[in-house]
Amino acid sequence: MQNRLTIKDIARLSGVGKSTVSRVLNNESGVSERTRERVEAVVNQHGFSPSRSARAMRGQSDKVVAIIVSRLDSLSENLAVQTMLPAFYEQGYDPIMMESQFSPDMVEEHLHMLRRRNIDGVVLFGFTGVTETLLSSWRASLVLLARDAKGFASVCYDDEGAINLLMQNLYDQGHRHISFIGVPHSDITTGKRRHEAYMAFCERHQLHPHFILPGLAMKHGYENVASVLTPDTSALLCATDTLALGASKYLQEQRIDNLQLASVGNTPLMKFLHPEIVTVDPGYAEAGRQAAAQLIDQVNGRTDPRQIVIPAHLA
Ligand SMILES: O=P(O)(O)OC[C@H]1O[C@H](O[C@H]2O[C@H](CO)[C@@H](O)[C@H](O)[C@H]2O)[C@H](O)[C@@H](O)[C@@H]1O
Repeated sequence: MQNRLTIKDIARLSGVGKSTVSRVLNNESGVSERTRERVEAVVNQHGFSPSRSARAMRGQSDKVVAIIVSRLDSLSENLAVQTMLPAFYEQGYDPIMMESQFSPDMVEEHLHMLRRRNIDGVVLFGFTGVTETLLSSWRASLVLLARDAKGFASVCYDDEGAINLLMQNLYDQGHRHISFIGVPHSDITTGKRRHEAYMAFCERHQLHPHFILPGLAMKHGYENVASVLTPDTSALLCATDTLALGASKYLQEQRIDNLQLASVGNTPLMKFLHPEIVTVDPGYAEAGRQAAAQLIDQVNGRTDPRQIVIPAHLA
């Protein structure tokens, strides 16, 4: 019976309209929980696989992957997605984009929906709270980006390496009073690892650390930079380009122009607005290429899950 039914049949069997079925299948809002359950029960009972059948009817590709970003407005994630998309297109995959907003519940919902739609594989930008248990049924067809998890394929950045490169560069320039703006330790990679690398460098070189860990947003850089500046501060290291953009706006407004800024990112926006800032490129573009290649190989049974770490380099 699989795929013989149409959306019209599902609507009739569920006692709802076609547009309601479509909303349920696309995981859209505006459907009551009871109705959603009724439609899903009929879909499951008949093994209905809408997206593949719909695509087949339109004569389109039957190879589909999903990319779940954490934020659609993330500069760094977009750089990875930009190299991922052509790699998927080249191999005949249609990528669909989704957003998690750092919510494990949303990831769970998305994966549930993707499973129902028989998606071939998923690239998931991981974060704190996305556990092996949550992902367990996707082991063979999922690549984590920016985070790793036991038994899963992953492409990660070298957070410690990126901070060491920047600190060493600043130190070699003669800076001995380097402040740091970062992200809370609940964020293991951008937060904890980058901050700990800053602290370890300070300890090795007997520098006095001055830091604050407000968060990822540009306004966090803007609003908090003043609190880490001392009369001696000569350089400011930001854990991300976005934080550095916020900090530099504040510094410009205050006409403070004797600080050397440094940040992790090397995003085109930063390079355009502030070519004078020292940046490290964590390898976002390369991560996107590697994640797509890994997923394609994996879903075609050509490789087991691999854990890849992209080396950082001074830009
Ligand atoms: O300001 P952005 O351009 O968005 O860059 C900030 C950092 O974003 C990424 O880290 C964050 O998202 C990861 C998922 O992609 C998540 O694992 C991590 O915990 C978040 O901090 C990126 O990985 C970092 O390199 C960027 O600095």
